[in-house]
Amino acid sequence: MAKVMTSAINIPRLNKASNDAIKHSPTVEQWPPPASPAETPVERELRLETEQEAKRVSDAIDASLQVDRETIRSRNAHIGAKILLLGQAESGKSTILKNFQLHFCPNAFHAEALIWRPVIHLNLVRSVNFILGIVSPGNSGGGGGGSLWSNGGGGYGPGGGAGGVSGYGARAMSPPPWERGISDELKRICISLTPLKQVERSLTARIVGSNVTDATITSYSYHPAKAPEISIRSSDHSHTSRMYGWKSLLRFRRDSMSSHMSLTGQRERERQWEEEDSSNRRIIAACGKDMESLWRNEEVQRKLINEEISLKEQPGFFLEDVVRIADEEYVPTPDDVLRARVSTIGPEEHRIPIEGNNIETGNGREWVIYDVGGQRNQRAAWAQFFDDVTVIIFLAPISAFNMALAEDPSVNRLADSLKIWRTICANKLLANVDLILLLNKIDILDKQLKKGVQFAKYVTSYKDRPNKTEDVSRYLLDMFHNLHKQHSAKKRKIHPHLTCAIDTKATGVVITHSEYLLAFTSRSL
Ligand SMILES: Nc1nc2c(ncn2[C@@H]2O[C@H](COP(=O)(O)OP(=O)(O)OP(=O)(O)O)[C@@H](O)[C@H]2O)c(=O)[nH]1
Ligand SMILES: [Mg+2]
Repeated sequence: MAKVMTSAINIPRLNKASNDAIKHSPTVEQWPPPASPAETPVERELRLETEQEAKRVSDAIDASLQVDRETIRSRNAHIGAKILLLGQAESGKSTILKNFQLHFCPNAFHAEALIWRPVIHLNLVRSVNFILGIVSPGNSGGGGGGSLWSNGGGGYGPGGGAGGVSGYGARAMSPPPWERGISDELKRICISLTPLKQVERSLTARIVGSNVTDATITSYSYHPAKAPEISIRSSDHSHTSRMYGWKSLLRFRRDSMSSHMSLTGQRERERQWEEEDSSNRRIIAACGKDMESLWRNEEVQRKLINEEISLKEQPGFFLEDVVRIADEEYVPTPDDVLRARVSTIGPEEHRIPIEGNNIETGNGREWVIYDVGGQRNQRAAWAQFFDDVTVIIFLAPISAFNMALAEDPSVNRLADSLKIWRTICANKLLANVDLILLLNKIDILDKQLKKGVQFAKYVTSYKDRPNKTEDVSRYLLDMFHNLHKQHSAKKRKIHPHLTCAIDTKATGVVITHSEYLLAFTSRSL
């Protein structure tokens, strides 16, 4: 008798315990039951009735198992089925990928948590160095060009251009913060946090690679009014790198960096990294209290409000948890990993094996997910996946209605998302592909609207409709729906969700939906 499998999708099935009970019942094991040698007519009739009933039950079980087998077969058909994540930069593609990894490979995800520590530390110290930059009055109003902390080409100050990792702190055009009109306490904090500039340089070299090119620097430049950006170049632009977990992502980078080195040289580099890592962690731990004091400082908060900088809503913001994260023995939680920000450069193929040791948990199966960079200069690489993909998960960060693209300040991010969506819908190669549409960052949209940011000011067609999350998201959903209807190469249903990709529970629905589509779409059968 076939085994009954568990399944994440909602299909009718027998539960394993009851099936095992049936399997081990004497009626089933000794079928048909032997006739008694001295059977009376009444006993015979009773036996026949029993046999008939048992056969009826057995047939029903077999029919049910047949349904299960079919379902399992169709589910297994997603081996080879591929998911492509699309959307502009910072839309949440890599975050959705992390959700898939956490869902299907929780053990590996937890085991690799430490890999994310330098990234989270870098996110943290960049936020701190950003604040140290804006505390300097020379930054106000006109950008970071003349700031102590700027790199001459823009800097961390609001209104300035893109800030690279190198150079800031090097050219003082104006006196440092502690020589200006700030309190003695803030001066003390600023001075005590100066070692974090070196930590940032060291972590960036470790994560981005010491062979940082101009192209890479551009890619981790960031919008001046936001927290800084970092990126990992996964491979040569023209190729897709294959990843089995994040560990391999970092290992790949290291390998490519050190391919020209001898084995001894690579070991020496590793040893240096480990030493630097310990030293960075010690410095971060020593600065923990002052980082917290900086963040809670009233002068700092006032300055941020005056400059209209909302750091809290920026990707990779960890200052609220600074005490926990600065601890020398800090191990990132899954939530931290989901909130960590690294921009993707170059397409990546991620194979996510489904953990488990027997067929019931899907041993041997894997998800193939393509994650791509969303910046404009990355989008040409998307098309190579179009003729080979089963499901596209398209992410539109709907909180970005009042933001411009980092790579082109003249383009509104919502308009950009709508434009990409229209192009994807209209693409003939994708006519048979299932589209899951995620209107993402609903949590930030909600906060913005509650803060009083008027949606209609940026999307004038919204007119005088209520400035509420529910109404705004419904309106946006209609916009995306209509574009699909007008431009889709073929009539099809789209599968929309309002999401907060850093909320693992809520994102579970999207994963189940993807499973369902991969199991039941005609393409994957
Ligand atoms: N608050 C909030 N943050 C989110 C949400 N989705 C993603 N983020 C954060 O936004 C940042 C950017 O997300 P990513 O997944 O790196 O964006 P991406 O689309 O992969 O960006 P590129 O790789 O540059 O194309 C990360 O720090 C995430 O933690 C969300 O729904 N709510
Ligand atoms: Mg990404």
